[in-house]
Amino acid sequence: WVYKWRNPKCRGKLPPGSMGIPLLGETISFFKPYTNSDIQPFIKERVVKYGPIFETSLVGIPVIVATDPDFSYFVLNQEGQCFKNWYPDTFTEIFGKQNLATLHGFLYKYLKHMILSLFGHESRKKMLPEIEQNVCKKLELWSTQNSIELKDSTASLILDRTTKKLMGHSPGNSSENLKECFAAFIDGLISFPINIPGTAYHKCLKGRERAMKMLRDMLQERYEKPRENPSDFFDYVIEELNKEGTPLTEEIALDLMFVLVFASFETTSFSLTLAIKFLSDDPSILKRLTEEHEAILRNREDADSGLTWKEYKSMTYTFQCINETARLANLAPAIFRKALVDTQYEGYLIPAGWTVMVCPPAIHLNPEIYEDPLVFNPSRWEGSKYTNASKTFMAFGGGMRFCIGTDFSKLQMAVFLHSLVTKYRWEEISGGNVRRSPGLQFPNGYHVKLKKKEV
Ligand code: HEM
Repeated sequence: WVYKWRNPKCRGKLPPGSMGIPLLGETISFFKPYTNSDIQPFIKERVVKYGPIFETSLVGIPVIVATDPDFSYFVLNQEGQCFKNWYPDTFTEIFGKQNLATLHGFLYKYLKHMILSLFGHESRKKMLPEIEQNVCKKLELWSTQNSIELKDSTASLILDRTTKKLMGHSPGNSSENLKECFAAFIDGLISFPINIPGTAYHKCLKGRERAMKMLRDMLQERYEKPRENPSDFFDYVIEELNKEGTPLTEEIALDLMFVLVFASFETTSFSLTLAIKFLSDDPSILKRLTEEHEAILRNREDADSGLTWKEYKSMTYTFQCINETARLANLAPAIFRKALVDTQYEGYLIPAGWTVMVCPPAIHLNPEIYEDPLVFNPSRWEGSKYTNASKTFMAFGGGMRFCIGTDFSKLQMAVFLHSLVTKYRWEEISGGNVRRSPGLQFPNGYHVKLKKKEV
């Protein structure tokens, strides 16, 4: 049995590697925390030992790990052909059995269309003034406090915006309650899946239960009290549910809401916090970024008028900073796919049914691709055409499943940075150190004191 575990049956040559010990495989080493932004030691050691494509076993599942840009790109771009989007059962437990990631075909396209109507180009354009007003208000408030914890504070700010978009109101207390349900979510999402009290995974599941109850109650309330002028996602969902022959069900809509709330506030707040940490660490980069934003104000007729879409689009250096942050943040330490058919790649066989784990950090932090990969250097993106998805940049995924929220997240980050660097300076108080297991965390938060700039 042990021999069979270690030498899985295969109609060709499997990539080298080790399946670890029976049942557990190499799970424990995979989840071992580390405290820097380099490639995860688990991956780094195995790439040295076996090469860029290797086999392993995680949580009882045989996995082929992809750390090479060509193979990773190939896998992400074969959606529905050789590979399909797939996540472990633990993900499905957390995000719901009918969440977007587990859906395929017609229903997937239908939901994607729904999301694009929420966060697409026209919608983002309309949201810009509101996002700016919200950010200004919050920054003003934070500057009156002795210190703020950036990750939490930016998460609340973003959650308010998303809940407004989805549920139509600035929910105040309910937004705070919803945030609590998602607390420590990234922690539990890619964690050892043991569902007993005290574990990160258990907290994650409890959070989901509470969040889903809140969302369900809110949807029910809207059913009972429909609004005269439908304008938010709940109205849209109810309209769709009432259509004859609709593929949408209440459960699918709620799972979708849950994914969107999670995806929008956890990811962007982590990125923003890390970006501000990088700016604090390198005053020359902060200076160049500030100059870009001060020039926007100088070139305006009325310095107090709000940001325009054209101004937003002109923030070249800001976008370079955002991309560089995404490269180093590696918020998605792994992207999972399942092989649909036996697939040959460079002499190896990827057996049908096996999981392929694409590791974007291994590409983003490869010194052969990015010189001095651990250095925050936004200028490396100067003139780069491939800033969303390419063989060497997959912070937002790639292929058909490319992140739908990328531009929404970039908009929120750019507007935040604009208001921050033009009106405020900040002092670090404490924290800012990272921990990864392998999802990013700030174990001690990142506390700063904001001060208004003198004019
Ligand atoms: C820094 C911010 C973000 C990062 C790094 C990020 C990263 C990613 C990645 C890597 C994927 C691909 C997953 C896969 O291929 O399996 C993805 C998919 C997705 N993201 Fe994001 N994301 C971010 C922000 C957002 C936001 C703000 C939203 C929502 C408004 C969002 C919604 C989604 C959705 C719905 C998918 C699934 C797409 C599909 O299956 O077709 N993301 N994201």
